Amino acid sequence: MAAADCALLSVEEMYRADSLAMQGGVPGLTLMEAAGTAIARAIRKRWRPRPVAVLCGPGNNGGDGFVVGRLLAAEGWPVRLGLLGAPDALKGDAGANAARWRRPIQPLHPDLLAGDPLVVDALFGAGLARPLDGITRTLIEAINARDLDCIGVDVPSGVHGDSGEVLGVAPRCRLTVTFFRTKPGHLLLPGRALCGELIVADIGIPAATLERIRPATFANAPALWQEHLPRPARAGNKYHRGHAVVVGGEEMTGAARLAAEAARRIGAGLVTIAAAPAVHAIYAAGRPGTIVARIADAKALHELCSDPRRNAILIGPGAGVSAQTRERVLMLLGLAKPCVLDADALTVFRDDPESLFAAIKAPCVLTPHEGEFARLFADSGDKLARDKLARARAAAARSGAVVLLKGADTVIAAADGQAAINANAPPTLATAGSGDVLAGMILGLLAQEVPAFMAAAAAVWLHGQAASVVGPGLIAEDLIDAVPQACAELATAAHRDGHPKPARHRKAEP
Ligand SMILES: NC(=O)C1=CN([C@@H]2O[C@H](COP(=O)(O)OP(=O)(O)OC[C@H]3O[C@@H](n4cnc5c(N)ncnc54)[C@H](O)[C@@H]3O)[C@@H](O)[C@H]2O)[C@@H](O)CC1
Ligand SMILES: Nc1ncnc2c1ncn2[C@@H]1O[C@H](COP(=O)(O)OP(=O)(O)O)[C@@H](O)[C@H]1O
Ligand SMILES: [K+]
Repeated sequence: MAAADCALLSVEEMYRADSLAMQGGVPGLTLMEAAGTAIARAIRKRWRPRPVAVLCGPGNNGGDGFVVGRLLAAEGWPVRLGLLGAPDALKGDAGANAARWRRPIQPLHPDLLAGDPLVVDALFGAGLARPLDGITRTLIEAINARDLDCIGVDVPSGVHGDSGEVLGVAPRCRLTVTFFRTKPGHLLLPGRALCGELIVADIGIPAATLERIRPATFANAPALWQEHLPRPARAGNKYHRGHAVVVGGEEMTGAARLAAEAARRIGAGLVTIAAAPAVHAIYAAGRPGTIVARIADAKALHELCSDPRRNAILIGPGAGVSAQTRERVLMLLGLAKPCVLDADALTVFRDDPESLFAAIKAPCVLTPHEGEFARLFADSGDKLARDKLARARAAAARSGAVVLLKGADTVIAAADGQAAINANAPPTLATAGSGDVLAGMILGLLAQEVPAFMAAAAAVWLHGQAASVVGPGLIAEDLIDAVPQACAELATAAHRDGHPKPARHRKAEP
């Protein structure tokens, strides 16, 4: 699997892919036939013949619906078909497929759902332009209220392909069949939850069209970052694997300990917690493999982190919302080393985020949850309010950092426009300290010289994988212990997919 296989296409990019394929000689009618065929096949594989209601919209999504109806009816399935608008208003390929449908075309009406049929939702796909209302809304509300088996054509109608947001209303589908490549709206919430099972059907659009489109959005999968992951050199020593520093807080000492241990588990050669004298004993009583340095003041912290062997820094978990944290963040950013800023290190800039952004010169990963994001990027614009991908991208461009906007659909965005959407995180991750573990995992990868965007994306995926390894009952500490198995599964997956991890060695330390 290559990165192009996990590319996600925006609605606009998908239209480009369609038109490039057509310019390349694949007729639109052939694409539509392939789309309808893939949907009919997916339905036949999952359901026995039963009454079907195909709900068609006025565009090509509706055209796909006519193909599905024709193919299922030809095999003896009882198919009722309803259309929004007049049949003679259908244009192009949709019009051609309506003409091939020899049975009655009914106007959209709740009676189409009588007897609880299987529903094919071919109302709107990529062309969705405004919130659903009127009869389409009524029908979709009935599908949801009666929990009918519904199949989304391309997307559940009402879900925006770019953002996953629901315009008005959208059906809860059992299955969604999309074409050529996944769209961001299939992975972002609430869209993802409405898709049910997602199938990506090959409809004959050549993969080479992606070379022209150059998509910058990806599903967060190993193919995206695997080649950037480190592998311990056979004759390497611990300094070859980086030396990470976690700035320890004085109140919430658990956070830095979780982060430090996670950084070690993911392969950092050494990890030091910088601890104030008052709390040194607490840190020193933690796991013995973590180094604890006594740091009396800012000058001592500066000295510790200036050491060229110490090559990646995390500040924020348990740091405290204080002037001291703010000053330390700015001082550490001044060292121009790869940094992770989490939690309090973000909140302390709520009154003056520009001063933070101005200080970011080296690779830096900001890891806000929605609350912290709102504090730093409050003015990223109302129009982006519900579009998580666009918000994370705008924040990355504005700050110059990699922005990792957390949640069940974490988005990782880089200042150059690259972005990844993560979908492997189970909800058991919503537990205190799991964010600290994630910050430590990113830190550990930065210390091993993984580029910031790749480090953030890989850590998010491995964090989700580790949570799945643990299963129910997860607490943050368990995640750390599950990192080795998550990494081992990654290596197995790589081998299976024919991409053994290439060795990538850090240059030797002094
Ligand atoms: N272009 C192609 O080559 C292919 C397109 N395919 C299908 O074509 C779809 C895109 O087709 P279209 O671009 O025609 O778009 P749609 O079929 O999604 O919808 C466009 C039509 O719906 C109207 N509309 C949008 N929002 C509305 C609302 N809320 N209420 C009422 N009317 C509304 C628009 O004015 C327009 O008439 C894809 O989702 C996919 O299902 C597939 O057949 C594969 C090939
Ligand atoms: N419902 C959810 N499903 C999947 N992952 C989640 C969910 N809620 C939170 N997470 C993940 O759990 C972590 C929580 O981090 P954070 O909010 O910083 O909490 P804490 O500071 O307590 O560690 C993040 O990685 C986030 O993406
Ligand atoms: K649809």
